[in-house]
Amino acid sequence: MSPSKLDSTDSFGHEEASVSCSKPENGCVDSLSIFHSEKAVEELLQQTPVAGMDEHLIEFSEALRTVAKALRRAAEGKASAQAEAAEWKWRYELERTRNIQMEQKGNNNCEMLRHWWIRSSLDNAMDMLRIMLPCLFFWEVGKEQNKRIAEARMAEQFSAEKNGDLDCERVKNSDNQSMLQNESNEHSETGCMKHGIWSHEVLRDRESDSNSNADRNKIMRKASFKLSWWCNGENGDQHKHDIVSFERGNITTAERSSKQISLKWESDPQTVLILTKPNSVSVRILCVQMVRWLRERKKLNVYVEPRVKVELLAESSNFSYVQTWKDDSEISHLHMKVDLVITLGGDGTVLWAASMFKGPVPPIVPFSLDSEHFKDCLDSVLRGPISITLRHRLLCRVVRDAAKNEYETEEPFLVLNEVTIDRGISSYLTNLECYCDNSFVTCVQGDGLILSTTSGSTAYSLAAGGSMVHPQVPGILFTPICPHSLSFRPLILPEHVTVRIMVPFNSRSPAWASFDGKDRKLLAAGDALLCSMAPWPVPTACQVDSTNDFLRSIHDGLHWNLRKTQSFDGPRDRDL
Ligand SMILES: NC(=O)c1ccc[n+]([C@@H]2O[C@H](COP(=O)([O-])OP(=O)(O)OC[C@H]3O[C@@H](n4cnc5c(N)ncnc54)[C@H](O)[C@@H]3O)[C@@H](O)[C@H]2O)c1
Ligand SMILES: Nc1ncnc2c1ncn2[C@@H]1O[C@H](COP(=O)(O)OP(=O)(O)OP(=O)(O)O)[C@@H](O)[C@H]1O
Repeated sequence: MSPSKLDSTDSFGHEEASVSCSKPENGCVDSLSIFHSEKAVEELLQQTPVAGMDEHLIEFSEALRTVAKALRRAAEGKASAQAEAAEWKWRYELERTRNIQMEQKGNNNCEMLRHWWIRSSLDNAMDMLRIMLPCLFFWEVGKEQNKRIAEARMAEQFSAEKNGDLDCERVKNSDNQSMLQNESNEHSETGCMKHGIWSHEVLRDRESDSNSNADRNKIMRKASFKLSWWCNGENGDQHKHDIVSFERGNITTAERSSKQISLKWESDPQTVLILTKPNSVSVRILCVQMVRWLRERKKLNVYVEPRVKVELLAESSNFSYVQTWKDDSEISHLHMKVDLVITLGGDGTVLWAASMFKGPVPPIVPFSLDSEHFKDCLDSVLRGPISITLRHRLLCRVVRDAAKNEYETEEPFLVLNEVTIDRGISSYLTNLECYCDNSFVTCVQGDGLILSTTSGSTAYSLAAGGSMVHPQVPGILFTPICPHSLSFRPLILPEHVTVRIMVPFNSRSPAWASFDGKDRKLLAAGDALLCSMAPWPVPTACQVDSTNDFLRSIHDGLHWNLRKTQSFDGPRDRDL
């Protein structure tokens, strides 16, 4: 019953009049009035027994409503106090971590490397260091130079303003100067970081040094290539940095976000890794044809998974030249040997391929099964240049409640699609506290949350109501799964943030994290998942270019906005 209905019942006058006449104005109760009162009550009871009860019910329900309101306010207060407390706890932890970091300054990089890289072999870490150190050096030098240029420019502007004449030409000249200096910085980064993107080093196969086998004794060289940004449909050989101009307070940018990237081989690719979807006859047939062609016509080294090598040998003993690995630990060296990865299967096979590379990923050429023209296609890929999409991955780390700081994590996961934190087999709502950098975002109460890349935006996130995003838009999608709330819309966060998802201590059940739909990890109360953009994207070869491929995949793969075309006949505007 609505309050307005209760009010209208109240306004019925008859009963009120008969009750009020039983009370004389002076307050004395005589026998006549008692008689009248009794009579009135009798009449009241006989005539409208429910109306009297209604009054009490109304009073009672109003009292209940007041109590309910008070309870709700108390619950809301408690929830916001909990959120505030959680935020303070997080800040406190962050501060504590910073202090520990300050104390252990110098040890952290080693700590990180210990967790991430020196797992498989010292060799691997040395290779990484060899690549990283000069870049860090140039990065620091570049930063310092830019800072000095900016300071000089500010001082110049300040003195010009003070003199009352802002000399635009001079500012422009200093802009040009800084650009020139930036360019010369770039050119000085020989062999390491050209145009802001890594070019592959030519690497020696270390195994061949120790192996006496004649075949393996030869030096395997990785093909080197250069990446450049296409400019207005033309292949501009240089990537121009975005220029932000602050002249006269107007901010203008000459160029925005990433353009179509082109890969040009600087030396011929020599080694190809083929990964195939298991248990598919058509894939197996295509694999046999492709391996033969790559070896016999293109004279390439071919690697396959151990399972596939067994299948190939069952087909013919001629396939003994095909290489594989015995031990999974050898997979961590693959990126140093392989120039190109070919996947035979669907999206899941590309995810599988990406998951094999815990660091840098060689260019991937995905082949669906209807690829009759694989020879033409591979010919043009091997010749180059090819358009590629750099698909960003997320780096996910589980930090246990018992961990001393957030660098003390289990083995991190790299995901190409998404990390999902859900309720697993629990029938309770998941309760997840979400932070973006240091800011509290929200509490997810529902089936869970998806943190997706833009490549993954067309997968699980899409099914949960997230937007589809072009894979070259850098960002992290924050998509709830069945939130029990009317107002929880999905978000897209910028790519530079770290998202922290924590299972609160008062959660009724643990949560489960899964990575590209695999590797489930239990998150108990107090545990957290940290997620940020990984430094190693997955370069995938385009059939046409990033935009064309993206639009075709959502049209053909997902039937996006498929609707019967409206017929020509029928009413028109001019008839109105
Ligand atoms: N409700 C859902 O839509 C749902 C549920 C669970 C997992 N998934 C997705 O499945 C992925 C794992 O794929 P799998 O092949 O190993 O499992 P799978 O064999 O169960 O296939 C899942 C399907 O998702 C498609 N898919 C995967 N990545 C895609 C992408 N980026 N864009 C468009 N479609 C994509 C695949 O083509 C396949 O048809 C997970 O990363 C997750 O995104 C989706
Ligand atoms: N080389 C591999 N080894 C083990 N598992 C693999 C391999 N390649 C693919 N898979 C797994 O096989 C499953 C299916 O792969 P994929 O998505 O390629 O096939 P699909 O579902 O038939 O393709 P589509 O994307 O057209 O639906 C995925 O879960 C994937 O992880």
